Amino acid sequence: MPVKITVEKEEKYTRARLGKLSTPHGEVETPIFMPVGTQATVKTMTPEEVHQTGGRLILSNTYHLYLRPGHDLVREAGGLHKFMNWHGPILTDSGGFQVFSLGPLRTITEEGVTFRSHIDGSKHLFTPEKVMEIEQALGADIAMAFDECAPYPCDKEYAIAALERTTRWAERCKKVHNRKDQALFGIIQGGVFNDLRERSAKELLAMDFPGYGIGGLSVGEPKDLMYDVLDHLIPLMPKDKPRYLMGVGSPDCLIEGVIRGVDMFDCVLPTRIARNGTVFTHKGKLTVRNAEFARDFRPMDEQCDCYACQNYSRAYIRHLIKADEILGIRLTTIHNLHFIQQLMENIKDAIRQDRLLQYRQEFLQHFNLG
Ligand SMILES: Nc1ccc2nc(N)nc(O)c2c1
Ligand SMILES: [Zn+2]
Repeated sequence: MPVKITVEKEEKYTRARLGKLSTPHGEVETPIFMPVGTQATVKTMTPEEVHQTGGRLILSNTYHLYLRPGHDLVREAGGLHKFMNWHGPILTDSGGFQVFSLGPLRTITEEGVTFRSHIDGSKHLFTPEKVMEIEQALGADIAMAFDECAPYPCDKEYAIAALERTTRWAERCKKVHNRKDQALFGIIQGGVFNDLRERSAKELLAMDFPGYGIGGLSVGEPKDLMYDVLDHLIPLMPKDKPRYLMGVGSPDCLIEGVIRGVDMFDCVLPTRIARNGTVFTHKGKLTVRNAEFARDFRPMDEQCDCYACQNYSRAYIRHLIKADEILGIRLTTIHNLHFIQQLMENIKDAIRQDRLLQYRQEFLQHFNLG
């Protein structure tokens, strides 16, 4: 079994749990937040900096790496770990979401998805078999199955068709996946319809994957709707397998997801807003590039012990960003990754002390969601 979770403690008043996820590239604690490294790099960070900020398991994208530099090249380089010099665990998403978010540039048939490259407009076909070939060449510890992510909103018929195709494609992935040091995770779909979620879960649980992604969420639906889907879905999922809520999320969604029993998360938000000059602080978001910080010589977050907050002021980081100096967005990225990983550490502590609901209250009290 290349990947398995050991639940160490269940929180007394919620569905939250502390676990250890063992993989061929080491063991990590859960709940865990995965920094996104779409093109084999967590943007602006060296692997050492990703580790320093608390990153332990990172995500890369099949769609992007297939288009550039190509999975054959990465295989020749010795696989993704060697290519990007990251020696901890890696998870690759299957492209299910990426090709669907290409919108009109793609067509879906039973065989697979035909799409045009966002780089040069060239035409490509992703089938479950092709995606498995790519993910096995990249060599991540966890490979996600090729699924169809229904958009939000969508009518029930569309969600049913996408769920049924996702199940058939999961079967096809499983049939050709034979890399023994890589775990294939199924992805549960079903939109925001709890009866469809139950059906998708049942069909995929019957295939006995070592872990499961919860797809089709964080696609624009109201947060309360996402939480409602989780409230109904998670009790149907096995306790001894990892639950991975894909594409989530912001600090409040991470806390709410852990409370509902989620083990794994990934989201571009912390690194993406950092490149835009916006950082998370204990009081909420702060856009350090704004003029109000021109002569503000305090750290971005006065309660933060990250490298950026210990050594640089808002004024200096604003100056760098305004001058288009790369160090500026490196410092905001270091801070945001550290902030999110520190949040995960605090969540784990709260689970250990059976006080996760109190922690949610404390955190949301000063973290204004605005
Ligand atoms: N919100 C998301 C993010 C990533 C996804 N990846 C796959 N393969 N499928 C989904 O439904 C996703 C949803
Ligand atoms: Zn900081």
